[in-house]
Amino acid sequence: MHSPNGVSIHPNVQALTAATAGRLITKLVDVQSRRGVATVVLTGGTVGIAVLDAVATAPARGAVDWSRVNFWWGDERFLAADSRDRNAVQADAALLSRLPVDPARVHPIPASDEVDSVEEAAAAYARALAEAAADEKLAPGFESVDDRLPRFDVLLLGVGPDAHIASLFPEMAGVRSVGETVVSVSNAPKPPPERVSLSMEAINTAEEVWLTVAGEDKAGAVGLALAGAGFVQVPAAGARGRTKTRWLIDQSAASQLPERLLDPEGTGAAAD
Ligand SMILES: O=C(O)[C@H](O)[C@@H](O)[C@H](O)[C@H](O)COP(=O)(O)O
Repeated sequence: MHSPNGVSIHPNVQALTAATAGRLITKLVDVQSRRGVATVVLTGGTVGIAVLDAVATAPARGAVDWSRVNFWWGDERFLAADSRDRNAVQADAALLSRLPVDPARVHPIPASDEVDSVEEAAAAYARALAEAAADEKLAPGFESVDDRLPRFDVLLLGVGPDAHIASLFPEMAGVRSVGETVVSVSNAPKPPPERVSLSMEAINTAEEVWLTVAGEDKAGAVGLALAGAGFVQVPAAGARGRTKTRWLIDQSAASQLPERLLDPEGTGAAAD
């Protein structure tokens, strides 16, 4: 399935997070009106969490039936369940604790005080995904993309200055993994070193992948990813939604975009 890039450039990070929150609310309403339940995959990182905070305070948030949204994570830092550095703890503070979500639909990745090892956390998360996928298959008319994964309507990603996404870092084993839905990471260059991540293959089963990026230090990564670099060196280049890949970036992260993306006559122009 083809997956055109849409690049939207916002003047600053506040405008970026507000616009992304608005888009996410609209998307969830749209999916719920067609299918009843919507599924979103959350990311950690400053921009990802700022988007969640903007969703929780957006005037339109009440348009979503939050009790019918499934929440998964693209990656997690392998830390104690109450660590403030956990993506799930930050998402809870920014969004989940502020909206009437159904706790049974919230699927955090196991914490370091819940399982014995990061490998076990990855295996348990893969099992939870596969169980959700099996349940979903019972619904009439449901079409599965991958038997081991539920349908992801929107998968959010941040991008590091080294172009990592989720916990898939350049040149490391995780980004090269084949045939797995979830990978464990034990020597991540971004702390903490132990992490759990969806694999690239799993990320790319999402209907829509949205990469939210702000800041001058990310400009090189964004430029390389959109110029079509190889995903082992530039993991952000490998993330693709089945129907849409949206780059939602601020002006400073856009400063090294390939020229054709800035040209309104060009092939990939800054269109939606
Ligand atoms: O757990 C994490 O650290 C992430 O999920 C990671 O992939 C993050 O999204 C990027 O590093 C961007 O983070 P910033 O927006 O903070 O730069």
